[in-house]
Amino acid sequence: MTAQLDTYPQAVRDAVARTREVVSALHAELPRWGLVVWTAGNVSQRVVVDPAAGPGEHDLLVIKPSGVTYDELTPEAMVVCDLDGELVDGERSPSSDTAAHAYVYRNMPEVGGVVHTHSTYATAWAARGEEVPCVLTMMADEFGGPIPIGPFALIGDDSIGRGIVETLRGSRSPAVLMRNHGPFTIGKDAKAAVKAAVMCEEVARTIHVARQLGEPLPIAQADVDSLYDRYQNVYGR
Ligand SMILES: O=C(CO)[C@@H](O)[C@@H](O)COP(=O)(O)O
Repeated sequence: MTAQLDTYPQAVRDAVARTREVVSALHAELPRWGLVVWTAGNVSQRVVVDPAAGPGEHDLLVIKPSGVTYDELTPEAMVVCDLDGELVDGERSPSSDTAAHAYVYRNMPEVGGVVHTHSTYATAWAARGEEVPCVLTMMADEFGGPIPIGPFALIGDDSIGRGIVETLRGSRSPAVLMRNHGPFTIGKDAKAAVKAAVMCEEVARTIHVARQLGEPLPIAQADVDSLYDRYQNVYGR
């Protein structure tokens, strides 16, 4: 039996309200950065039930309602689910990718935000099943190496989520290109995952253009490591 939101402590309900505001606002970034057409993308954020205890199996997630265009999204329209993807609060059905988002949260406690788009260049790399090589300093900064390819998986059960986790566990990348489908990104929160989606599309496009002019040059692994360490630990501090 899925507990309804009004059975949760007030502190959780307050955290859900804040998360609805964040997730609703971040959905506007998807069309803003040219990452989606129509409704073909979604953002979620983990709602930690007990911040003092950190992420847990009783956490909730907030995600967009399925099939709703971005100009119609409001905080109130956001849907709340448990980490099994079961509806806890919401007038509409949750995103069709909720199972994938929930699987990531269950299996990667360090992840606080998940994004899925069908952005053109990243999805073109996914269609070909080829990882995006780390040939730009911006890639070393944000991805710490190539953007990996995840397995082909049908929507509707844990298959996509399992493919995301199995691929990203072995990579520094916050983005994975699910073969024949498109990018999924993760982050410490939804904003970080949206940034990863924006940067994933940017480097996929740039490297595609570079490939039209010739073979891009590799970056030595030691330099990739140095760039990644600086960007992740120094940049913007
Ligand atoms: O990729 C797919 C469907 O194949 C979904 O991500 C996309 O249509 C968005 O669906 P939702 O509107 O989030 O349910």
